Amino acid sequence: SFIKEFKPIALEDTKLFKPIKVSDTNLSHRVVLPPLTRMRASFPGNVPNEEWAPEYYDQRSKRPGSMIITEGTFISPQAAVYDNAQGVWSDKQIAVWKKIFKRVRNNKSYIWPQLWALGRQADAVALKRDGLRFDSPSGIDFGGKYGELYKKYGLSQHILTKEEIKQYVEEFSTAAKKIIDAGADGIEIHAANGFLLNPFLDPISNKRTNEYGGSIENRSRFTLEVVDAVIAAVGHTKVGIRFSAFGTHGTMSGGSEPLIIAQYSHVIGELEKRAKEGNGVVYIHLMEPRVTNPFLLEGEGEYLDDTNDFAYSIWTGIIIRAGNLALHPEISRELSKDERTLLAFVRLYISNPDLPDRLEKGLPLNKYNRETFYHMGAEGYIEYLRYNQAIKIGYN
Ligand SMILES: COC(=O)/C=C(\C#N)c1ccccc1
Repeated sequence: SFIKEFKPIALEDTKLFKPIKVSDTNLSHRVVLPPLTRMRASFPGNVPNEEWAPEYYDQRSKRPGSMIITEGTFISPQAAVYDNAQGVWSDKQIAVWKKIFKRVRNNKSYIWPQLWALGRQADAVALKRDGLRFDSPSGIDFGGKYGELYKKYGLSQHILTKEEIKQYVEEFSTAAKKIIDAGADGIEIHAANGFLLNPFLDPISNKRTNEYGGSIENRSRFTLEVVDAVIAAVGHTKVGIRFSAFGTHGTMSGGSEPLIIAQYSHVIGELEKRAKEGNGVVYIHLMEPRVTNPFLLEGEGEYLDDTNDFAYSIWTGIIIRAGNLALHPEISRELSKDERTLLAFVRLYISNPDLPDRLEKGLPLNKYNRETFYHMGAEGYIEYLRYNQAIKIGYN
């Protein structure tokens, strides 16, 4: 059914529906499908779901010139400590990715896999079962539901050595090369939401005193080494990166850390330096402060004391902004006034495969069901209806 209490506003007159060139891709609109985990990959093997994933991405890239960023995709077995999220290191995985890319390319749309490594957020059961490392910058105890589970399984964090950090850098660049060679239009480095790179950026979790911690520059090093290695592997025109400066998911500081804007300004400044030398990433992708944790319900735990505006005075390239926007068309209207801003919509793109058309025309939106966000089934993944299909079966 449609969301009753939401009154859509047509955004067709905004820049959101003006074409824009993003690196080698020609987008016909600026509504982006951002990375979101769906937990439909098969285990063991972390293989993308051959039956449903190609259909899922085909449905959401039907409008020619759309930009799709995929579900988080693991760079290696050590990075992949969620059973049902997909990876990109094996031939079996690549074979399914090629099927996905083919469907998106047939729609004349573009697809950017998001490269992911879990670090501190690895699943306790899988860590224990597979004897994988529980990787972190400094082994700082952190509470929350994860903290209790790790204690229960007697898991203690492993403080990454310089060699292991270099290994991760290598895995990011190898994964990027593989997935680009398989036909992706680009890749997004995941440096957000409390996963591997994020705890290195954040003073709350990074207490190292060697070159990877102890200062704003040193906390940025791991992330920038990954950026440089991936650019060296696939070229700067195929690389984006995602940050959640104000996010608290994974027990990150969020806006309560006075240094957080300085920290991200430094990293983004370093990216701008590379761009000025003709070797910069294509875009930076920022989670809006209002969504501090992707698991919270709309409006819950909102952080409204800061904005991502700081990034605009540092980074002169494309900026993608994501975070509870579809139900706030007035905010989307405002943000889309900027020449180089793309807007990403997560939950409503899950339940509205034709979301760009709906936002453009101000059409009612299909409700989503949270219960099937991360569950192994076609339901909640490829069974949501396009507008005309919904009307035909009597949605109102
Ligand atoms: C893929 O990028 C993410 O940030 C994924 C998650 C977050 N936050 C996520 C979603 C569902 C289950 C576990 C992690």
